[in-house]
Amino acid sequence: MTLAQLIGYSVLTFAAWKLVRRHASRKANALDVAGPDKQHWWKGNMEWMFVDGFQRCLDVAAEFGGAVRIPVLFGEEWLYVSDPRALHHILVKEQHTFEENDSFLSCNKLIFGDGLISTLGEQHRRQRKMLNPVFSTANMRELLPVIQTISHQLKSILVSNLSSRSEDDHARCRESVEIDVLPWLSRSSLDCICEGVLGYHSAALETGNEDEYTNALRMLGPFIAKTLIVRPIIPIVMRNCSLYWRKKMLDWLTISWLPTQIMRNLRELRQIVEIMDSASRAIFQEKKAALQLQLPSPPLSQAHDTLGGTAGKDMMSIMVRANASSSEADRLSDSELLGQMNVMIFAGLETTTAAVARALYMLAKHPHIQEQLRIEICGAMAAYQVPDPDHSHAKDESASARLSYDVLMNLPLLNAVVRETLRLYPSLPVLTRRTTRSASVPLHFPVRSASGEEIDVIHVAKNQRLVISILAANHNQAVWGEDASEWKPDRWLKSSQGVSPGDKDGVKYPGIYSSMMTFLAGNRSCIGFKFAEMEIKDVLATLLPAIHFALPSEPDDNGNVKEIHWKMTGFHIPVVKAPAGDGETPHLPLSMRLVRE
Ligand code: HEM
Repeated sequence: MTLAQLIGYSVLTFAAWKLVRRHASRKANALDVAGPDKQHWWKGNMEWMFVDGFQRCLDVAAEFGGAVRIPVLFGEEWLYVSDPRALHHILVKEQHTFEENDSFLSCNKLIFGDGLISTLGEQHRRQRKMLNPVFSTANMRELLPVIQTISHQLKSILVSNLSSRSEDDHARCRESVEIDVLPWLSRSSLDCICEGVLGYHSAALETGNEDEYTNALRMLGPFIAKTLIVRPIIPIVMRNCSLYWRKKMLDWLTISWLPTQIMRNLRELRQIVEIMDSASRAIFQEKKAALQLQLPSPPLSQAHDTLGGTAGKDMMSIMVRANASSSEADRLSDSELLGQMNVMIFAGLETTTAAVARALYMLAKHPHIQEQLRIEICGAMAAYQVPDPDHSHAKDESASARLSYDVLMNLPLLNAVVRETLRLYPSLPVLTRRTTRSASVPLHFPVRSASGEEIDVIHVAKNQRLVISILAANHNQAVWGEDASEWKPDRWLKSSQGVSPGDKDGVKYPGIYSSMMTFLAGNRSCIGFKFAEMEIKDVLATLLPAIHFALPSEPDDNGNVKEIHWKMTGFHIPVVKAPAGDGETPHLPLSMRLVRE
């Protein structure tokens, strides 16, 4: 036998042995809980549920309950969870037993460095301790004027788009114009997060364009999604190869003459990460230098000074200052602070864009509620409008029409519309976790075992994958009522009459935001939820008094009316259905006209 044959046989024997072991371990650790039949012999139900599977994700939970066995790739099974007690156990009580996956953490570390979404255990706890106060209500109050300036710019752009197409004022009020709002909402979110979180004046709305850095930030999410296929090998490489070999492998993988699409995507992602990294470093150095010079925080009115767009009131500046004055034991390293910058942008950009887009779409679909909301906002503007003495944030004629933080955050119908939209259409519908040891998951609502018995606890082996279904939890009829899947903002208005939505005889979800799971629960819940809520509310409060939104109704040149479909591909993305659209490209065409005085 030649050496080559010997190596070949050894490799085959090893692979066969691994397969047999894997099969035996899967059998021994099979999930004893009911679930849907397998849809494909090797893909299982992966595509069936998680590629544009909004309705399936709900149907499966409605049919099998709050814990369901889902067959996925190559015979693996995942536990799909939406039961309230199970989610409390997984996310709050036993969080260290149910952690983020290796591949998620390793990829995040490569892309973002040592930010919150790349760390575990004590390091993650230390980072949260430092960062939680940065997102306090007091800091949000300080930031609102920055967000308001951006919302006003967005409004001015949309209004001028409407005006430029009509001859006179009278016609302007009558005529509806169809505009794809998605690119504008995306730029507005980008500006909000760059200015509010980084103190970086991105000016994506102002210029209608993006510089290299902001373009990289916007493209990051889509390119991460396009390269998900290489994710499973990253932890193996990170564990087994030195930094030198990791770099070498990356150089080989992204070599310019490799022609496949996945290689092109990897090359693009590498470039995006390099641009993001060097720009973030420059911004970070500026903030540190400002701190060392002990520059006082000038008033917000002096925007866009040396400290960046928010005059040192941005989250990063606050973070750098808080870190410098904290004890040695709590202090974060420069690489940890830098990691947070990139993470915030990634975590806050597409999530908030999707939420604002969905809220506008729902209001377009429900003109009656849109009108009631407009009346509420205009009434508050008339009663509580805060003067903007120096008009420093003014970029349009109505820049002084601003509400204070407390008024904006407490408008009942605005609150109800935002909550109901975030509940029904969570920007991140499903997340995954993995067990670090064998464990039990208790249930509030019993389910059926694989053999049909009623069970209220499920045993899971070490390394079991779980899917946290935020979507199914937020639609659970046993908790939210029979109309759980209907968009009814007024369910939130009843809370003033002692009815708490999402609390059925004391059974509720552990979510940090009105007991819905949209921003998750526990130590890894969304740190930026107050920022997101403020931004969504401010955009709506600024646009609605000026612009009326409706669904497209005019046929195009081929006689087709645009019908919008929300595709669930990790995020919810609006696309235009065929034949009027391609069903793929993100678009949100809405018919708009100026509000009649
Ligand atoms: C509607 C908007 C948003 C939604 C629905 C949302 C939702 C979520 C969810 C579900 C998680 C948990 C992810 C996981 O465990 O894998 C999360 C984490 C996170 N979010 Fe948000 N988010 C939003 C906006 C924002 C904004 C505006 C920021 C920053 C300014 C932000 C920063 C973060 C960070 C840093 C984490 C990681 C927290 C940790 O691991 O400790 N998010 N978000």
